[in-house]
Amino acid sequence: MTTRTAREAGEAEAAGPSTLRLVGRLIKDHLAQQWGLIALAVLCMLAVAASTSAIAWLMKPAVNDVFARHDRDVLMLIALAFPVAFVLKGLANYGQRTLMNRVGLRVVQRCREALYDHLQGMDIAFFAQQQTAALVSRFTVDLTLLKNTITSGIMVVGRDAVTMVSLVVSLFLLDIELALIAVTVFPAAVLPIALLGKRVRKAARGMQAQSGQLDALLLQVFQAIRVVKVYNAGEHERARVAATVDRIYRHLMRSERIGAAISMVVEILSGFAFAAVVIYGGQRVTAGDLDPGTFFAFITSLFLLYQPIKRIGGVNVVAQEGMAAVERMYGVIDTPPALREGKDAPALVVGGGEIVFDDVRLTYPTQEGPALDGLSFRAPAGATVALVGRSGAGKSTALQLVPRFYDADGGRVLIDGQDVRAVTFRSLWAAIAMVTQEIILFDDSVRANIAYGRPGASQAEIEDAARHAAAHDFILALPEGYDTVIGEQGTRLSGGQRQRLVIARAMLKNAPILLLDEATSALDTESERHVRQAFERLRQGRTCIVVAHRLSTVMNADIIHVIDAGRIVESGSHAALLAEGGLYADLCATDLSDEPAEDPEVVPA
Ligand SMILES: Nc1ncnc2c1ncn2[C@@H]1O[C@H](COP(=O)(O)OP(=O)(O)OP(=O)(O)O)[C@@H](O)[C@H]1O
Repeated sequence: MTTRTAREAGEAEAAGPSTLRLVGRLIKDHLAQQWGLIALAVLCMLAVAASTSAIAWLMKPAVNDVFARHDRDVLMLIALAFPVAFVLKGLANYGQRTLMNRVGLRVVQRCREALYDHLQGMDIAFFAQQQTAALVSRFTVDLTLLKNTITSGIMVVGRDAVTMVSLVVSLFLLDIELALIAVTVFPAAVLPIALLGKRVRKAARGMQAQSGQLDALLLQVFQAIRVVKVYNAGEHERARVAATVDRIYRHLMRSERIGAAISMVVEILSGFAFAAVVIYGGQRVTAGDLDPGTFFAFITSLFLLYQPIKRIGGVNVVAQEGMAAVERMYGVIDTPPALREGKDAPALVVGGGEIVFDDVRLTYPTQEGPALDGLSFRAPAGATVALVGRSGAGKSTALQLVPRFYDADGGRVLIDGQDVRAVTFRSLWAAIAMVTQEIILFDDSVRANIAYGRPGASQAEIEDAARHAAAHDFILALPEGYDTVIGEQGTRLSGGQRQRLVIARAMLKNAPILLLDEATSALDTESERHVRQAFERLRQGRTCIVVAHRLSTVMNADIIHVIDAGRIVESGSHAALLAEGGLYADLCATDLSDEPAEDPEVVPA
């Protein structure tokens, strides 16, 4: 955990691609399609800018004509013009805000979909290296930040930048000398804003990486809560969570401090600009060089200018956070899946479903030695082949090569003569039903869990599959029968019931090839009998490779292969292998329970 955290933090610190490149890519991928909405929003922004400048301009006749010359007609006109300007500003603000929100939310929606599509297509090796919760946080924490950037960031920058330009133009139109004084002070504020931006991005990257860590940690602790409690590891886990929470706090605080610093810089500089304008402008008014109306209109413009500049400075923080999120999103999207379907790959054509392993070799990147080292065997159509061997011998790895969860480094896996690497994933997976060692169920109804095997299956078909899996009776006894929701990973069911549901799902799929990684979890005799019968029925009429841990399973196999260190060391029927007195005989002494026979703890008396 510590090394991982350090690595992730290191990744977070690493400098990413430039903001311009990221923005350009985001625009091309997700913003360009919405140019209509954006154009409308820009129109509204222009209206906000125009009405804001108009409000400042109204100060001129208000002072010169109403206060100095007591002109009642102008007073009435101004009295009318002010509400008109404010109503226009209010409406335009409403328009640009809703439009930009729509754009922002759509972009986030599109990003989430693109990220999901990409992740779903990634291979098993990728998921084996990632923390699930950290991946989930890309969708939640990261993309929420992106939404903030687009909805508030672009909106503020768009509206305020246009307003700022229009007010600066007003300043120059009102009085060039005063305008020059005012605008020489403000550009000085841009420099610290730009410099601090980089640090905000770095803090945001760190915060997002740590949020992913926190999600991963919490998920792990809550899932393992029984172990945490009984091992009295509460304090230990609390310390780990607290350390991550503290790192997030530090990153967030850094961003906040920078945001506050930017605001402070703008504030101080504005003070200097105001002072300079008041001193110089005031002198000109008293000397009769400048009329008071222009002076007041100028000061009002400057006041109105101060807010947008401050907001633009502050928005840099939000923008940098969003950019860090986009950077992390593209980091995932740009990682291509290691296993890909060939271009124009044909669909697998299944006849009997014969499976051949031909000199298959595989070394996991993280392991020293090979997991499979020249594995060759044949599972004839409709036959059951059992793979047995010690723990870590490579049995599960062999099974994973059939649905192409991994690709062999050498050799081939063939189904009815077709290399699994040459056909489409869809057709390959359609031909295979798999029951894994780890029972995977969804927090949904019993019916939905079984129907996963064949979407659109009728109630009669679902019940039929359940009957064959010896599950129908216990399902009917559940509080709401087939509608009972079974909890995360089926926690509201017993181990045997969970297994039978998984078998029913595979039964409903009715695929010609069955891959069975027999669960080692101990079931009581009655439960095991039910599960065994269900497995037997499931095997009928299919080519089956079963990783067997129990003698009762291998007895029914057509042939048994004993695997050791990634290769077959013995093959034959149960009786023949037993008579050989080799590894199989050793394994049988412990009912194929995977432990080396010499282990004194498991050798039967
Ligand atoms: N995803 C993985 N990444 C790296 N190494 C792996 C991975 N999966 C398995 N291994 C390694 O490959 C070897 C074979 O593992 P495999 O799971 O195939 O054994 P097995 O015979 O099925 O064992 P068991 O009966 O205990 O499940 C082991 O040394 C294991 O540590």
